[in-house]
Amino acid sequence: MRLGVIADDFTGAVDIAGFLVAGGMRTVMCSRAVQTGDCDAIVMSLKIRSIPKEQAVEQALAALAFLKECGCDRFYYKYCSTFDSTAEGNIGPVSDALRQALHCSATLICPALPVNKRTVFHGYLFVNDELLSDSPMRHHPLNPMHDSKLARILSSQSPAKNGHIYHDVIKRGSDAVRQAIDGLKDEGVNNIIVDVVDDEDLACIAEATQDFTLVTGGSGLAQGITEVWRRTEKRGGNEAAFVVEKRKAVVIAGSCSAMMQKQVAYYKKLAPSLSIDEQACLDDPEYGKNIATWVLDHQDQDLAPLVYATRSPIELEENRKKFGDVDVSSAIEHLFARLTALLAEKGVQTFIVGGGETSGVVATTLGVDAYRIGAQIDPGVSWVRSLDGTYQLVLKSGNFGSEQFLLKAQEMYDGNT
Ligand SMILES: Nc1ncnc2c1ncn2[C@@H]1O[C@H](COP(=O)(O)OP(=O)(O)OP(=O)(O)O)[C@@H](O)[C@H]1O
Ligand SMILES: O=C(O)[C@@H](O)C(=O)CO
Repeated sequence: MRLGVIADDFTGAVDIAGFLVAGGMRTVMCSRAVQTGDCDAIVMSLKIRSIPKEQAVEQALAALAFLKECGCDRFYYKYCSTFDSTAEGNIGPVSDALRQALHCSATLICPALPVNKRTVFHGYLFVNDELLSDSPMRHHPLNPMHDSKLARILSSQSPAKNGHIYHDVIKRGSDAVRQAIDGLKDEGVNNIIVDVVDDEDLACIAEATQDFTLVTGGSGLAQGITEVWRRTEKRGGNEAAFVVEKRKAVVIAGSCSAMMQKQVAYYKKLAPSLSIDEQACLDDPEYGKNIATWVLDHQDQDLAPLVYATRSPIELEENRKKFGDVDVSSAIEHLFARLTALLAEKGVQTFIVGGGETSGVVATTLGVDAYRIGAQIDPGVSWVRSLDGTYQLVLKSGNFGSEQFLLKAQEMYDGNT
């Protein structure tokens, strides 16, 4: 088997690539068609989570064509473990398009990632001990999640037929799951939504769906898939592909997620930090340059300087009132793109980034389009390095990692674990 993954954002791509590597698969991650060489899995990192659905479908199909050319024969559409999407969102349409292109009547819908406390029960998605729609995800600036029932979210996005396999069946093992899948396929179900409360459930589901050409989900299922793969291919583990070096560095926090807020608050006590000014992002053409100068002036410290746009829900609400319809999020993304370009010009080679969209902006600006996967910092976040070795990056999903994450990442320089 050669696995081809289509990830809907950069941090999601890093997330799943880290689990594939930890599971023993030699994995290359890329954001355009490149020579991947010999490997067991290719992760194509796109930026299609929050763009118009026609464009998302087109890019996903192009990625599928590339992965097929590379000899992949199983496919995995990776989206967010918190199912980030809106009623006009892309998870349904992209799943449908991939399913149709691969001539599959049905696929799995499996966002769960139990190690990071994303679980599914009776078709409802939970984050920690709360329903998704009660969790801080309800305040997300781009994809506020107001519903937790996966079938309902999918129905608002696509006409595909949804069905469930609940936890009582999963608990009975892979034969029972296989039987349930056959039943749902006979009923014409296209999206099989699976309950998952722990890693054992993922292993059971992966076992039962070995013959699925297409699966979809968060990165959790990758753990199950690699477990089955190691057994069938009789393969062992894998070493991290490189050692992270201490170089000129910056931390860029563009996420307002609950965990990012804690990480920023913790890190601010340890390292120089600068909060960006939204108004200046909108109307000061020199702003990027000024911030770049500040970052370069703070390279003499042990820890990298932090530039952050991270705000609490109350501050975001105040901003909404203050700026009305003006697209502040895009202005911030433009600022981070400019800052990245200026810093790279001045020899900054280590970028530690928080937020999926923000990571996409940084990686695209640096022109990095193929990566090796290094050591895992926390579940779902690994160090990555451009194939040519120039840039060392952390592309962190907003909500991932422990409170000390930004420090912990830098404590791993020179092979320390
Ligand atoms: N102070 C702010 N005001 C308005 N928008 C902001 C502010 N800070 C960040 N944003 C925007 O919010 C969006 C955050 O998206 P991003 O994907 O980077 O983080 P995230 O959604 O928390 O991460 P993930 O998708 O990995 O969970 C970006 O477009 C960013 O520019
Ligand atoms: O699945 C997740 O939660 C993350 O990998 C993600 O998608 C980051 O944007």
